[in-house]
Amino acid sequence: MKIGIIGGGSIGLLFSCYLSKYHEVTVYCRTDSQVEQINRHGVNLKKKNEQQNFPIQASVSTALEPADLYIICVKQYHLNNVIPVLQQTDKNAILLFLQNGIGHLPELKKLAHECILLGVVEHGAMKEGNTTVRHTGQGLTRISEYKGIENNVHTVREILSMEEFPFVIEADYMKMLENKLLANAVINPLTAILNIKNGELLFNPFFNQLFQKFFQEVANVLQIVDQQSALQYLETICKNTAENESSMLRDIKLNNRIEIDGIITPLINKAEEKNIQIPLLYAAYETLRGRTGDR
Ligand SMILES: NC(=O)C1=CN([C@@H]2O[C@H](COP(=O)(O)OP(=O)(O)OC[C@H]3O[C@@H](n4cnc5c(N)ncnc54)[C@H](OP(=O)(O)O)[C@@H]3O)[C@@H](O)[C@H]2O)C=CC1
Ligand SMILES: CC(C)(CO)C(=O)C(=O)O
Repeated sequence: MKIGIIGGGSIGLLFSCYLSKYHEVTVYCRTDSQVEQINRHGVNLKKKNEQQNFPIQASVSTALEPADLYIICVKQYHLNNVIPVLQQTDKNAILLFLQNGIGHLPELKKLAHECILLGVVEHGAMKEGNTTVRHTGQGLTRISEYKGIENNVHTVREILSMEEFPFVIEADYMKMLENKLLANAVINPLTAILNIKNGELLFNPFFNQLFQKFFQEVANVLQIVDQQSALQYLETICKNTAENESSMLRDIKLNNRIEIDGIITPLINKAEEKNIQIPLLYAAYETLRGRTGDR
């Protein structure tokens, strides 16, 4: 399959390496310097103590070569620059969006493509320079059909999935996104504000109280019916990633823009629509905005 990967960040480089084992992959980057470095040195994939080099082709994202599938691996707030370029591509090409949160959904209406898929990434990845990515957590990628011809999602899964990099299908894209959103909306802002690793939300009794109250608000907004299972699911994530820093805490430390508008803003909008009280979510939003401004 001919695959275009948009974004040479942590997820874009991770997907480029694994998928280039069986497919013709081009990674589309924002800068000429990253394109030049990847074309010259390939991409290094680090996992535990192993390292493998993949000779991947790179190009700038201002014009995309024809492909069967484009996987969009930029952050939600980068999409305003990427959508116009995607609009120029063949409408028969399949698009797969991998952003966290639900802030990207309104953007999809601007695309006339016949098949649009959404994905949730449960791997951990960290870019270590323009040509190196570390696979920090082995997981899987869930994909679901947002718009399209029946069975396209099955075909994509069959073609992409491999033992060491699995893809699974979810029937309901909104449920899939909301499950991940629940985790990101509770764990990310709390760990970012408190400056703690994910595990502290369980192990510190005071932070755990806050975690439970925060969970309650977010679960109410998302109208989660089985809240006990949902809370257990979040506790399992905190346990499994106890030693990790959430992506929001990492972004704050690196002075990067945070994904607040894809994760917290849509929940605030939903709560206001439904008249649900969310004092903790407002406090988190204002604290994070106050700390990071518009970046
Ligand atoms: N990293 C992880 O472990 C996980 C990430 N995710 C989600 O995946 C998405 C991507 O995250 P991640 O890879 O970590 O983010 P990164 O910040 O590492 O990567 C984003 C990349 O997009 C590039 N980019 C921005 N604008 C453009 C453009 N116009 N054309 C081409 N490339 C562009 C950036 O380039 P430049 O650096 O030059 O600005 C950067 O390399 C996010 O929504 C995140 O929440 C989900 C699960 C896990
Ligand atoms: C699940 C979680 C919260 C793990 O850190 C994550 O996806 C993130 O940090 O963005």
